[in-house]
Amino acid sequence: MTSHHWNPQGPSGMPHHRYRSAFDRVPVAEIDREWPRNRITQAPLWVPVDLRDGNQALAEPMDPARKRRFFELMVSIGYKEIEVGYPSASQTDFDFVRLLAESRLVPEDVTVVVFTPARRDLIERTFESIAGLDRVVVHMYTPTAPLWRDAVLRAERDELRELIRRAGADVLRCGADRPGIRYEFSPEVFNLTEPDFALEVCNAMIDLWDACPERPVIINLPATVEVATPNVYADQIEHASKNLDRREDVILSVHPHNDRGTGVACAELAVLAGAQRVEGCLFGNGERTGNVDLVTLALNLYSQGVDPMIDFSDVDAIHDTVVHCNRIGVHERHPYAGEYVYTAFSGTHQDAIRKGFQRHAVRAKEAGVPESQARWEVPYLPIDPHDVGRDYEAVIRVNSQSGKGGIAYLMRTEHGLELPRGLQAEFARVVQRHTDETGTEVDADTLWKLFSAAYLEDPEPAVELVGWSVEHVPSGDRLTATLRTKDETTTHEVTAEGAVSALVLMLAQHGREVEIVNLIQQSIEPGRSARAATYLEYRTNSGTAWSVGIDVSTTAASLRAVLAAA
Ligand SMILES: CC(=O)SCCNC(=O)CCNC(=O)[C@H](O)C(C)(C)COP(=O)(O)OP(=O)(O)OC[C@H]1O[C@@H](n2cnc3c(N)ncnc32)[C@H](O)[C@@H]1OP(=O)(O)O
Ligand SMILES: CC(C)C(=O)C(=O)O
Ligand SMILES: [Mg+2]
Repeated sequence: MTSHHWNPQGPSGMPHHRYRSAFDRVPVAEIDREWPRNRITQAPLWVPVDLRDGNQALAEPMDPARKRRFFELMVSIGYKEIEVGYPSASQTDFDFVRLLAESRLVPEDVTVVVFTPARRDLIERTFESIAGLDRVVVHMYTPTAPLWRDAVLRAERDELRELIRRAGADVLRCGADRPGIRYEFSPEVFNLTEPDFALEVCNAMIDLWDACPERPVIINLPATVEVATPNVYADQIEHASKNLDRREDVILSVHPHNDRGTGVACAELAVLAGAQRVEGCLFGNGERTGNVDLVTLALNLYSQGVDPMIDFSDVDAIHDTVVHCNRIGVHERHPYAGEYVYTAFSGTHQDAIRKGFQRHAVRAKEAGVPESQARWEVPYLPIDPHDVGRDYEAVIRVNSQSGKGGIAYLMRTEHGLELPRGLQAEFARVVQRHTDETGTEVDADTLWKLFSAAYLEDPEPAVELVGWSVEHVPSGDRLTATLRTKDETTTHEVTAEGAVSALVLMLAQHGREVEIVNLIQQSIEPGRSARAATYLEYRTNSGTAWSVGIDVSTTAASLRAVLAAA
């Protein structure tokens, strides 16, 4: 790339010459690609591999109780094909498959998948584990990419072709007379395998296992290690989809990992390119940077109006179970499920979200549908947090980046107060001072403390209203009030056009002038102890300021606001 005056970046000094482009590592077949024009209109078959690929990547693999809990979770939210382990790898994996076989944990419409390398003893052990299970996919894999052939298997193509054929035949022999068993083959690191060789070994399995409508064969094409931009994987998948034999009787599956952080993109583009089945893990656990995240994939579809066919309506419960089983956390920014993903701290975002909620409520009313059913269009929130069981209350949080909108939102949702616009701006300055000083987030309680200190009656007031009554008389309202100051307690009677004006006159007689500019009364929603709030804007030497009164009655709230101003 030529350098430009607007781009002053220089060489990093890192030894980038040690690496090669994916295009120099694997031939990518030329295709007349169709995937960029396609759309995803239905969910693929999701196959969680947490209990195998996810589990093999854990420092502490799941114990039987964790495996069981994870399995039950996956069944309960709607997965129908679940990879449950690598039974020849460990006694724990073997025993878990036996538990499934000997219990009623596998519903009639769920198929379990067991994973095996292409070695006779391990294949036989795998079949031993599934005795008694009615619906099973036996998933066999071998490395096929040149580096793996060379470094790991030390086998040429011919040798490997023969190894695969022999192992495929072993699988077939062990599965004979078991009509509920289907077969899956994975050429490991498909994305770094020469396309002609990948097709050759896959087609050999399709033929050997006799793919047919009653017993389709699953061909799973893993991006075991991501090495290229997702469009390259999509091309590879489309090429395979168009060149696999008996395509109608093949279920084309993908298994992206996430080494470049583009596992989700790889899976989505692969589905555009013809993949019908996606293997991955919940929240993206798995080897190194993980397997593709099935939660993000499903909810990405949901956000486009496509039913993910998996129930994520309580994403926090799913999150908690997965974190418990894996003993690995989920990042605060993780799409759809992280702690912060439905939260805005920044002022303009909060303002937009608050207005968006209001607009949503109005539109739902106009359409005559509940808000939970109305079309979702709220700025900055791709989906309604409520749909995945998250609270609106957590949507807006306040720190030094926040503006009046977010603060007003919290005052309404947490404390029931609809602050007038002028008061919002003034209170935001109070909060800003606090957040600038402390550098911390302000929770609802602190917000209330700041608000009370700034606007409600002083707990040790100079003038206190210890008792009052109002009587309506022909010339207005007669206020009888007992006022207490530091020095004396006196009772007065003043008639004016209203109780508020009467109290203002009374205070003036005590040398405390309050000039009211604006007075706004608000009834507070049911369920709160106080039912009325009065917001009072009054004149000061330097402009205007606000005070607030809150009480069970409107008159009491207004009198309190006047006293707070005084
Ligand atoms: C991309 C993936 O995720 S693949 C799945 C990886 N998962 C795991 O490895 C977890 C479970 N694995 C295990 O517990 C063990 O590796 C076992 C039980 C399967 C095998 O253990 P061991 O017999 O001790 O073999 P080990 O793990 O040391 O080495 C692997 C051997 O299998 C060979 N091999 C690797 N993959 C395959 C395969 N798909 N099919 C046949 N042989 C294979 C290797 O070349 C190596 O052979 P060598 O010993 O002749 O050099
Ligand atoms: C599907 C298997 C072989 C796998 O986990 C991978 O290649 O990543
Ligand atoms: Mg994998």
